[in-house]
Amino acid sequence: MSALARPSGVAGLSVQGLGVQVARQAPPAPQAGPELQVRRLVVAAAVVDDLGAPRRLLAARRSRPAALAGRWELPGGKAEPGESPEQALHRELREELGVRVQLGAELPAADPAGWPLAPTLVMRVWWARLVDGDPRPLEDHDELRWLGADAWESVDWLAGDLPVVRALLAAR
Ligand SMILES: Nc1nc2c([nH]c(=O)n2[C@H]2C[C@H](O)[C@@H](COP(=O)(O)OP(=O)(O)OP(=O)(O)O)O2)c(=O)[nH]1
Repeated sequence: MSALARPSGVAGLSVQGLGVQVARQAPPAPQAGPELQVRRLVVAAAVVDDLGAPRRLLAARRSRPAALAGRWELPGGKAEPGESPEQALHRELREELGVRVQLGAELPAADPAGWPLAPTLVMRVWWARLVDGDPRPLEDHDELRWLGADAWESVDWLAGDLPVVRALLAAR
């Protein structure tokens, strides 16, 4: 393969429409180690019946992608550029469940950046309670379930959620 046809990296960059091609003389892209990886922020809510004395926790079963379908998670999603984490969480809960919530305290993680989910994903979690609407699985989920006081660990949580759920149990 010629340098001009390289599929990725600065050396193969082709700017379609501008007739610009940067090739051959460009240095290779640096290899990003884990410490250089940008982590995308996921925000999620531990929606409970009572912020002062939580008994029931709302769990959501993912319907997509296939690799995650059938596993349970806390409702939420990725923060978009320009949104604060809290704004992103309110938007995600409105879009995914059709509800408005009052946010409580954040569940502290060992890493201030949040709970690690994957090399490129980190999650911050807030306690929340419903203030408007009945939660419905409008996007990304095919079932919602209120877990009773003794049942917070009773569903097949995504792997990254297990430490989060245990921390919620310890903190409630
Ligand atoms: N919302 C949420 N996502 C979680 C949890 N645990 C966990 O591993 N994840 C993963 C699943 C996904 O890979 C990622 C969240 O992405 P998402 O698909 O919910 O985000 P999104 O609604 O913004 O959707 P998109 O823009 O990617 O289409 O984080 C969790 O408890 N809640």
